[in-house]
Amino acid sequence: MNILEKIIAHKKTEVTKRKVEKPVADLEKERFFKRETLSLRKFILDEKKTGIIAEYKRQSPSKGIINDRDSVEIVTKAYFSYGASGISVLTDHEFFGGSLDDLIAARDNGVPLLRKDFTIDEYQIIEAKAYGADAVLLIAACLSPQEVKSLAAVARNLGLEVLLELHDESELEHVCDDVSLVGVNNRNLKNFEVDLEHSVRLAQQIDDKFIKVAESGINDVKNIQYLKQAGFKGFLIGEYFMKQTSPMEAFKEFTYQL
Ligand SMILES: O=C(O)c1ccccc1NCC(=O)[C@H](O)[C@H](O)COP(=O)(O)O
Repeated sequence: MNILEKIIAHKKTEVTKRKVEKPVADLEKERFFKRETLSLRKFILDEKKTGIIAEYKRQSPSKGIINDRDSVEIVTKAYFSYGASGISVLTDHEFFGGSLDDLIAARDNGVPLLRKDFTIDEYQIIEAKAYGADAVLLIAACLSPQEVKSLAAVARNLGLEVLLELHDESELEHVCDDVSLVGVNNRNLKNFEVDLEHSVRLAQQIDDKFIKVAESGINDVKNIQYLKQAGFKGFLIGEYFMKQTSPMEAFKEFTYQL
Protein backbone atom coordinates (compact mmCIF):
# COMPACT_ATOMS: atom_id res chain seq x y z
CA MET A 1 0.00 0.00 0.00
CA ASN A 2 1.28 3.50 -0.77
CA ILE A 3 0.77 6.30 1.77
CA LEU A 4 -2.42 7.60 0.17
CA GLU A 5 -3.96 4.11 0.23
CA LYS A 6 -3.02 3.77 3.91
CA ILE A 7 -4.55 7.16 4.74
CA ILE A 8 -7.78 6.33 2.88
CA ALA A 9 -8.10 2.91 4.52
CA HIS A 10 -7.79 4.56 7.93
CA LYS A 11 -10.16 7.37 6.96
CA LYS A 12 -12.94 4.93 6.05
CA THR A 13 -12.86 3.40 9.54
CA GLU A 14 -12.62 6.82 11.17
CA VAL A 15 -15.59 8.30 9.27
CA THR A 16 -17.78 5.25 9.95
CA LYS A 17 -17.08 5.70 13.66
CA ARG A 18 -17.69 9.45 13.65
CA LYS A 19 -21.04 9.11 11.89
CA VAL A 20 -22.25 7.05 14.86
CA GLU A 21 -20.70 9.30 17.53
CA LYS A 22 -22.07 12.48 15.99
CA PRO A 23 -24.90 12.03 13.50
CA VAL A 24 -25.61 14.64 10.82
CA ALA A 25 -28.59 15.98 12.81
CA ASP A 26 -26.15 16.94 15.59
CA LEU A 27 -23.68 18.52 13.16
CA GLU A 28 -26.50 20.70 11.87
CA LYS A 29 -26.96 22.14 15.37
CA GLU A 30 -23.32 23.32 15.58
CA ARG A 31 -22.86 27.10 15.75
CA PHE A 32 -21.09 27.52 12.41
CA PHE A 33 -23.43 25.34 10.41
CA LYS A 34 -25.62 28.21 9.23
CA ARG A 35 -22.88 30.84 8.84
CA GLU A 36 -22.38 32.70 5.55
CA THR A 37 -19.18 31.43 4.00
CA LEU A 38 -16.32 33.43 2.46
CA SER A 39 -15.16 32.77 -1.11
CA LEU A 40 -11.60 31.47 -1.39
CA ARG A 41 -11.79 32.12 -5.11
CA LYS A 42 -12.56 35.81 -4.52
CA PHE A 43 -9.85 36.22 -1.89
CA ILE A 44 -7.27 34.69 -4.22
CA LEU A 45 -8.29 37.04 -7.02
CA ASP A 46 -8.07 40.07 -4.68
CA GLU A 47 -4.84 41.74 -5.78
CA LYS A 48 -4.33 43.39 -2.39
CA LYS A 49 -3.66 39.91 -1.02
CA THR A 50 -0.80 37.52 -1.69
CA GLY A 51 -2.50 34.54 -3.34
CA ILE A 52 -0.99 32.37 -0.61
CA ILE A 53 -3.10 29.77 1.16
CA ALA A 54 -0.98 29.38 4.27
CA GLU A 55 -1.25 26.01 5.95
CA TYR A 56 -1.11 25.08 9.61
CA LYS A 57 0.66 21.70 9.60
CA ARG A 58 2.15 20.02 12.68
CA GLN A 59 3.48 16.88 11.04
CA SER A 60 3.35 14.97 7.77
CA PRO A 61 4.05 11.47 6.47
CA SER A 62 7.00 12.79 4.44
CA LYS A 63 8.67 14.88 7.18
CA GLY A 64 7.41 13.60 10.55
CA ILE A 65 7.05 16.31 13.22
CA ILE A 66 7.41 19.77 11.68
CA ASN A 67 6.19 22.04 14.48
CA ASP A 68 4.45 20.99 17.67
CA ARG A 69 5.32 24.23 19.47
CA ASP A 70 3.39 27.17 17.96
CA SER A 71 -0.38 27.25 18.50
CA VAL A 72 -2.96 27.37 15.72
CA GLU A 73 -4.31 30.68 17.04
CA ILE A 74 -0.95 32.49 16.98
CA VAL A 75 0.25 31.14 13.65
CA THR A 76 -2.99 31.66 11.75
CA LYS A 77 -3.46 35.16 13.18
CA ALA A 78 -0.09 36.11 11.67
CA TYR A 79 -0.97 34.47 8.35
CA PHE A 80 -4.17 36.54 8.30
CA SER A 81 -2.49 39.81 9.36
CA TYR A 82 0.26 39.58 6.75
CA GLY A 83 -2.01 39.00 3.77
CA ALA A 84 -2.79 35.31 3.35
CA SER A 85 -5.62 34.86 0.84
CA GLY A 86 -6.76 31.80 2.72
CA ILE A 87 -5.77 29.53 5.59
CA SER A 88 -5.57 25.77 5.24
CA VAL A 89 -5.91 23.61 8.33
CA LEU A 90 -5.04 19.93 8.25
CA THR A 91 -7.74 18.22 10.28
CA ASP A 92 -6.50 14.63 9.85
CA HIS A 93 -5.23 13.39 13.21
CA GLU A 94 -3.65 10.03 12.50
CA PHE A 95 -1.11 11.14 9.88
CA PHE A 96 -0.93 14.94 10.31
CA GLY A 97 -1.69 15.47 14.02
CA GLY A 98 -4.57 17.85 13.29
CA SER A 99 -8.20 18.04 14.41
CA LEU A 100 -11.51 19.81 13.91
CA ASP A 101 -10.65 21.86 17.03
CA ASP A 102 -7.76 23.31 15.01
CA LEU A 103 -10.26 24.43 12.38
CA ILE A 104 -12.39 26.17 15.01
CA ALA A 105 -9.27 27.76 16.52
CA ALA A 106 -8.43 29.31 13.14
CA ARG A 107 -11.99 30.55 12.51
CA ASP A 108 -11.53 33.96 14.17
CA ASN A 109 -9.51 35.18 11.21
CA GLY A 110 -11.38 37.02 8.46
CA VAL A 111 -10.14 34.94 5.55
CA PRO A 112 -11.53 31.77 3.96
CA LEU A 113 -10.65 28.56 5.77
CA LEU A 114 -9.89 25.39 3.84
CA ARG A 115 -10.56 22.14 5.64
CA LYS A 116 -7.63 20.02 4.46
CA ASP A 117 -8.44 16.38 4.87
CA PHE A 118 -8.96 13.25 2.84
CA THR A 119 -12.62 13.52 1.89
CA ILE A 120 -14.31 10.29 0.91
CA ASP A 121 -17.84 10.83 2.25
CA GLU A 122 -20.38 13.65 2.24
CA TYR A 123 -20.46 13.42 6.04
CA GLN A 124 -17.02 15.07 6.12
CA ILE A 125 -18.30 17.98 4.03
CA ILE A 126 -21.22 18.58 6.41
CA GLU A 127 -18.71 18.35 9.25
CA ALA A 128 -16.48 20.93 7.55
CA LYS A 129 -19.38 23.38 7.37
CA ALA A 130 -20.36 22.70 11.00
CA TYR A 131 -16.83 23.43 12.23
CA GLY A 132 -16.30 26.69 10.34
CA ALA A 133 -14.77 25.84 6.95
CA ASP A 134 -15.38 27.86 3.79
CA ALA A 135 -13.85 25.34 1.40
CA VAL A 136 -12.98 21.66 1.26
CA LEU A 137 -10.33 19.66 -0.53
CA LEU A 138 -11.18 16.78 -2.84
CA ILE A 139 -8.25 14.67 -4.02
CA ALA A 140 -8.77 13.12 -7.46
CA ALA A 141 -6.44 10.21 -6.66
CA CYS A 142 -8.83 9.07 -3.90
CA LEU A 143 -12.12 9.45 -5.81
CA SER A 144 -13.82 8.53 -9.07
CA PRO A 145 -14.96 11.37 -11.38
CA GLN A 146 -18.56 10.54 -10.36
CA GLU A 147 -17.67 10.79 -6.66
CA VAL A 148 -16.03 14.18 -7.23
CA LYS A 149 -19.15 15.38 -9.00
CA SER A 150 -21.49 14.26 -6.27
CA LEU A 151 -19.31 15.48 -3.35
CA ALA A 152 -18.75 18.83 -5.09
CA ALA A 153 -22.53 19.23 -5.45
CA VAL A 154 -22.98 18.56 -1.71
CA ALA A 155 -20.35 21.22 -0.95
CA ARG A 156 -21.95 23.75 -3.28
CA ASN A 157 -25.37 23.21 -1.69
CA LEU A 158 -23.82 24.01 1.70
CA GLY A 159 -22.14 27.16 0.32
CA LEU A 160 -18.63 25.65 0.45
CA GLU A 161 -16.12 25.92 -2.38
CA VAL A 162 -14.13 22.96 -3.60
CA LEU A 163 -10.42 22.78 -4.26
CA LEU A 164 -9.92 19.72 -6.44
CA GLU A 165 -6.36 18.36 -6.26
CA LEU A 166 -4.77 16.67 -9.27
CA HIS A 167 -1.47 14.87 -9.55
CA ASP A 168 -1.35 13.84 -13.18
CA GLU A 169 -3.01 14.01 -16.59
CA SER A 170 -5.12 10.92 -16.05
CA GLU A 171 -7.05 12.87 -13.41
CA LEU A 172 -8.13 15.74 -15.69
CA GLU A 173 -11.45 13.97 -16.27
CA HIS A 174 -12.28 14.56 -12.58
CA VAL A 175 -12.63 18.31 -13.16
CA CYS A 176 -16.30 19.36 -13.13
CA ASP A 177 -18.34 22.56 -12.95
CA ASP A 178 -19.05 22.47 -9.21
CA VAL A 179 -15.33 22.80 -8.55
CA SER A 180 -14.09 26.42 -8.17
CA LEU A 181 -10.38 25.86 -7.77
CA VAL A 182 -8.12 23.22 -9.28
CA GLY A 183 -4.93 22.43 -7.42
CA VAL A 184 -1.89 20.73 -8.86
CA ASN A 185 0.19 18.94 -6.28
CA ASN A 186 3.88 19.41 -6.97
CA ARG A 187 4.67 16.49 -4.66
CA ASN A 188 4.56 12.96 -5.98
CA LEU A 189 2.86 11.09 -3.17
CA LYS A 190 4.58 7.81 -4.08
CA ASN A 191 8.16 9.01 -3.61
CA PHE A 192 7.52 12.51 -2.10
CA GLU A 193 9.65 14.18 -4.79
CA VAL A 194 8.68 17.76 -5.69
CA ASP A 195 8.64 18.75 -9.37
CA LEU A 196 7.38 22.20 -10.34
CA GLU A 197 7.87 21.48 -14.06
CA HIS A 198 5.39 18.62 -13.89
CA SER A 199 2.80 21.00 -12.36
CA VAL A 200 3.41 23.65 -14.97
CA ARG A 201 2.83 21.12 -17.77
CA LEU A 202 -0.36 19.87 -16.15
CA ALA A 203 -1.68 23.41 -15.52
CA GLN A 204 -1.54 24.11 -19.24
CA GLN A 205 -4.24 21.48 -19.71
CA ILE A 206 -6.64 22.98 -17.14
CA ASP A 207 -9.26 25.46 -18.35
CA ASP A 208 -8.53 29.04 -17.26
CA LYS A 209 -12.06 29.40 -15.88
CA PHE A 210 -10.79 27.52 -12.81
CA ILE A 211 -8.49 29.22 -10.31
CA LYS A 212 -5.27 27.23 -10.49
CA VAL A 213 -3.52 26.54 -7.20
CA ALA A 214 0.02 25.18 -6.94
CA GLU A 215 0.39 22.92 -3.92
CA SER A 216 3.36 21.61 -1.93
CA GLY A 217 7.10 22.05 -1.85
CA ILE A 218 7.07 25.83 -2.39
CA ASN A 219 9.98 27.29 -0.42
CA ASP A 220 11.08 30.41 -2.27
CA VAL A 221 9.48 33.58 -3.61
CA LYS A 222 11.10 32.69 -6.95
CA ASN A 223 8.90 29.55 -7.09
CA ILE A 224 5.84 31.79 -6.90
CA GLN A 225 7.09 34.14 -9.61
CA TYR A 226 7.73 31.14 -11.85
CA LEU A 227 4.36 29.49 -11.12
CA LYS A 228 2.50 32.77 -11.70
CA GLN A 229 3.88 32.92 -15.23
CA ALA A 230 2.45 29.46 -15.79
CA GLY A 231 -1.05 30.67 -14.85
CA PHE A 232 -1.22 29.74 -11.16
CA LYS A 233 -3.01 32.29 -8.98
CA GLY A 234 -3.03 30.45 -5.66
CA PHE A 235 -0.09 28.94 -3.75
CA LEU A 236 -0.61 26.46 -0.94
CA ILE A 237 2.36 26.54 1.44
CA GLY A 238 2.68 24.62 4.70
CA GLU A 239 6.00 23.13 5.66
CA TYR A 240 8.24 26.03 4.61
CA PHE A 241 6.62 28.37 7.16
CA MET A 242 5.86 25.80 9.85
CA LYS A 243 9.45 24.50 10.07
CA GLN A 244 10.98 27.95 10.78
CA THR A 245 11.89 29.11 14.30
CA SER A 246 9.02 31.57 13.92
CA PRO A 247 6.44 30.64 11.24
CA MET A 248 4.86 34.05 11.89
CA GLU A 249 8.04 36.03 11.08
CA ALA A 250 8.84 33.69 8.18
CA PHE A 251 5.47 34.37 6.60
CA LYS A 252 5.86 38.12 7.08
CA GLU A 253 9.34 38.17 5.50
CA PHE A 254 8.24 35.96 2.61
CA THR A 255 5.27 38.16 1.75
CA TYR A 256 7.37 41.35 1.89
CA GLN A 257 9.47 39.92 -0.95
CA LEU A 258 6.48 39.21 -3.22
O1 LIG B 1 2.83 16.47 3.17
C1 LIG B 1 2.88 15.22 3.02
O2 LIG B 1 3.87 14.55 3.36
C2 LIG B 1 1.72 14.50 2.43
C3 LIG B 1 1.79 13.12 2.28
C4 LIG B 1 0.71 12.41 1.78
C5 LIG B 1 -0.45 13.07 1.44
C6 LIG B 1 -0.54 14.45 1.58
C7 LIG B 1 0.52 15.16 2.07
N1 LIG B 1 0.46 16.51 2.27
C8 LIG B 1 -0.74 17.26 2.19
C9 LIG B 1 -0.56 18.46 1.39
O3 LIG B 1 -1.22 18.58 0.39
C10 LIG B 1 0.42 19.52 1.82
O4 LIG B 1 0.33 19.65 3.20
C11 LIG B 1 0.18 20.90 1.21
O5 LIG B 1 0.10 20.85 -0.17
C12 LIG B 1 1.33 21.85 1.62
O6 LIG B 1 2.55 21.30 1.22
P1 LIG B 1 3.94 21.80 1.83
O7 LIG B 1 4.05 23.26 1.57
O8 LIG B 1 4.99 21.03 1.12
O9 LIG B 1 3.87 21.52 3.28
